[in-house]
Amino acid sequence: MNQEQTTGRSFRRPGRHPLVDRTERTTVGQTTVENPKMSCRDVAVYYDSKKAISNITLDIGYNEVIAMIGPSGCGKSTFIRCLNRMNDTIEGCLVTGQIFMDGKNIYDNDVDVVPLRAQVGMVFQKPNPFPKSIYNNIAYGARIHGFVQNRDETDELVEGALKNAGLWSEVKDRLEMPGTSLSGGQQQRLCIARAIAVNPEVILMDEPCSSLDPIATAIIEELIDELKQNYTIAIVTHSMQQASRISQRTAYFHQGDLIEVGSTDQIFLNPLHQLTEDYITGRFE
Ligand SMILES: Nc1ncnc2c1ncn2[C@@H]1O[C@H](COP(=O)(O)OP(=O)(O)OP(=O)(O)O)[C@@H](O)[C@H]1O
Repeated sequence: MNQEQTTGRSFRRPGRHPLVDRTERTTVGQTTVENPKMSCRDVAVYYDSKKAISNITLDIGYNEVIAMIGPSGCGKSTFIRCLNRMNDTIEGCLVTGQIFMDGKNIYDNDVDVVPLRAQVGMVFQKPNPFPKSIYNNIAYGARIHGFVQNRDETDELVEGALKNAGLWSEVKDRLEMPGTSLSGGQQQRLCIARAIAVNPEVILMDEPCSSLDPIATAIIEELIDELKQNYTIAIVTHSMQQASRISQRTAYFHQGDLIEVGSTDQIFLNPLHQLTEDYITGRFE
């Protein structure tokens, strides 16, 4: 008797697990990790009365790159904006559930969002340097957060952040030029340097390469690979190739639900849920 006859379920291919039904929206895969940097429990977000994401339970491990993928409008950006309370800035937006960082709920009343947003930095889809010099793009936040007291300390911090973002050699002779005078890819690395300068532990990236050409994209991807040694990174991407190149874990979202989480290899080679398989095989975008 073969496996199909014993279980009464149909298998797609010999040796493959049966896929979870399309209609089942409970998250499948490994949502928890042994030593989480951040832990989300039953997170839901409403824009006025409209629920955008629901029941998201997911751990993000120390020094991992986790990719958020899924069709347009499925809630990827909404979810990562919960991780540093950026949604608080949107009128009518309500976040429910719990999000812990190192065991502390970042939605507790006693949490100050200003240092939180330095600890959990964010890089956006379009590079958005301040209308300031390259130097002051980096120095500004560090001064506000009190990380530097004098010019020597500031010089050192600016150089360190630009080196960590792989930009120093390209800009060291023009630090007083406007940040906006750089190319798109350089501007995005400047924004990454700006996030690094305020000593983050987690960096959120919302489609950071979507406005960049393939060469600038490859440079940012290499940078992300280096940054994961020191930071935890959650990245939203529309590119499955990018997710598979840079992330260790992948979370697949669909219509506001977290459908599946797993190692990136498993998600792309052996998904458990029918909806994940439909997406990665291009059945819908
Ligand atoms: N500021 C907002 N006000 C009202 N609704 C919003 C707002 N931001 C997002 N939404 C809605 O929430 C849902 C999820 O949107 P979100 O931008 O998080 O999805 P996404 O997966 O990141 O999409 P995309 O890949 O297109 O960027 C969508 O229905 C969207 O219209």
